[in-house]
Amino acid sequence: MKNNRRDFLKKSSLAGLGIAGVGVLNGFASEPEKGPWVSKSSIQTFNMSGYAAPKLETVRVGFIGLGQRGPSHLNAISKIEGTEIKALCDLRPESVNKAKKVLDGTSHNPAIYTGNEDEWKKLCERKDIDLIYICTPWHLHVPMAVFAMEQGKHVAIEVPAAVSMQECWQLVETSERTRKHCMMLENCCYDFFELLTLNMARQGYFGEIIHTEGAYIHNLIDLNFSDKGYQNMWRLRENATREGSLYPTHGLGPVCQVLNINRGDKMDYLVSVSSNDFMMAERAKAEAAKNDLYKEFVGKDFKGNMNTTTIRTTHGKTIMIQHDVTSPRPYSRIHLVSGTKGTALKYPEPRISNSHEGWVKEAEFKALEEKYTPNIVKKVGELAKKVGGHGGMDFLMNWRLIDCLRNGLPLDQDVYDAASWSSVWPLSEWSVNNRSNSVDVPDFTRGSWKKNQPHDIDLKKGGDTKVKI
Ligand SMILES: NC(=O)c1ccc[n+]([C@@H]2O[C@H](COP(=O)([O-])OP(=O)(O)OC[C@H]3O[C@@H](n4cnc5c(N)ncnc54)[C@H](O)[C@@H]3O)[C@@H](O)[C@H]2O)c1
Repeated sequence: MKNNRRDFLKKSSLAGLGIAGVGVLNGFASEPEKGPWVSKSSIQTFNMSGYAAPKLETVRVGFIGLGQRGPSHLNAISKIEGTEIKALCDLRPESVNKAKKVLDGTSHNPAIYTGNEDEWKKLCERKDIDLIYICTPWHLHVPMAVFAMEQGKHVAIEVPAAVSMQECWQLVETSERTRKHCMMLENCCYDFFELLTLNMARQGYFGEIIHTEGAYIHNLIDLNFSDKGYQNMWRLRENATREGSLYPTHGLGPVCQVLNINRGDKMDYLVSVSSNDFMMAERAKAEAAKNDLYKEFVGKDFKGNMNTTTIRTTHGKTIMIQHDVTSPRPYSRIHLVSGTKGTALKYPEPRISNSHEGWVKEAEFKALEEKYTPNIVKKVGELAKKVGGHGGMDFLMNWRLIDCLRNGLPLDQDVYDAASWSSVWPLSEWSVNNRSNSVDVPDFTRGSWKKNQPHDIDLKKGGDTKVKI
């Protein structure tokens, strides 16, 4: 069986992994048994999990990409004490100038970089910046993050961090070599029910976790087809050309934390299946009939509307992740945690159960909330709700990032999380393109997952960073 699989992997196209032709050429050794996308080095040079960079009394921050997403992080950081916003960059002058206005009346007076597509490099080269937020289209995340880390900056990258297996490894290898933090901004890990269920899982409420589910089911078809939404319609272009679970990390991040992925367990292999596209190609034709701008999308081989990916972990747990950004369905990230003693399910509304008889009633739910709310929420939850940003989770994440840097603490999400969670996109793409055959998820930690420790949600250290609102 193993030999068949090895032959199969040798014969199969690797184009979907974004590493066509780079197997040996770019130093990514071809080891068919593990998959040809292992790192050139099977030994970790430096472990970034649990790594604490030197404390920064004041965190000096730069931002690249100030479209729909960047300004929300900018607003959050401007309210956290012990930060200085030094520079803002966006290709489009109107975006960067509008974002700067958010800072009127604050102590922050950042320099502006705009007008051409390489200006961001000047921001990265500044000597007075510690941390760079990268909130640009997906294909720019890794080039920008790698360059920034090479310039000695910590990076916080929007989701997904990388678009190919090669890029995932680039992040890992650069972060280890430069010893700069590379955090993916997976904000859903900081949503209130996700944090509650993470704490319950850690305290054993669910018993042994057997199975989890997550998703990104969000009807973005109008936004994707709007010429006023994503800059130059970059996201529609991704949907028109790429297959698989294009945006896996909102559903995956929280359940990976519940399962201690990269910290006691790891993803072993996955299989993935996609439906056909029944909506986007039609919509492209209809839009092109009214507006020439959409002509480039006519005749494109739009990929499936619904993707379902199933992952098995090394310790025999399963994860199901779905992606659908076109169907007229209510928003859902599912967030199911199913164990030997209990279950939690977030959508359509948060529920908990500890028997087959049904979900616990409101009073018991409240009592569980009271008992299991982690300290990070007790401390900053109410403030986070006031500042806002997806109901407060964005602020919790940004506050925690700054607090860790100011106190010289390891970050909650490290480069191995960024790489492994993002890798589910190119790996699922490969599986879909190969009749749902299984594909190994590489061990980005190269063995250190066995001893890496879960991150701290109880603020055992730190927690003293103040907020001004
Ligand atoms: N975590 C979340 O909840 C969440 C929500 C929305 C978006 N996102 C992520 O945020 C990122 C940005 O998404 P968005 O919705 O803001 O997209 P957007 O198109 O609105 O913004 C991207 C910005 O990047 C700028 N840009 C493009 N090329 C550039 C270059 N060379 N130099 C400098 N700036 C450049 C564009 O001008 C634009 O303003 C994506 O990765 C997306 O997945 C995450």
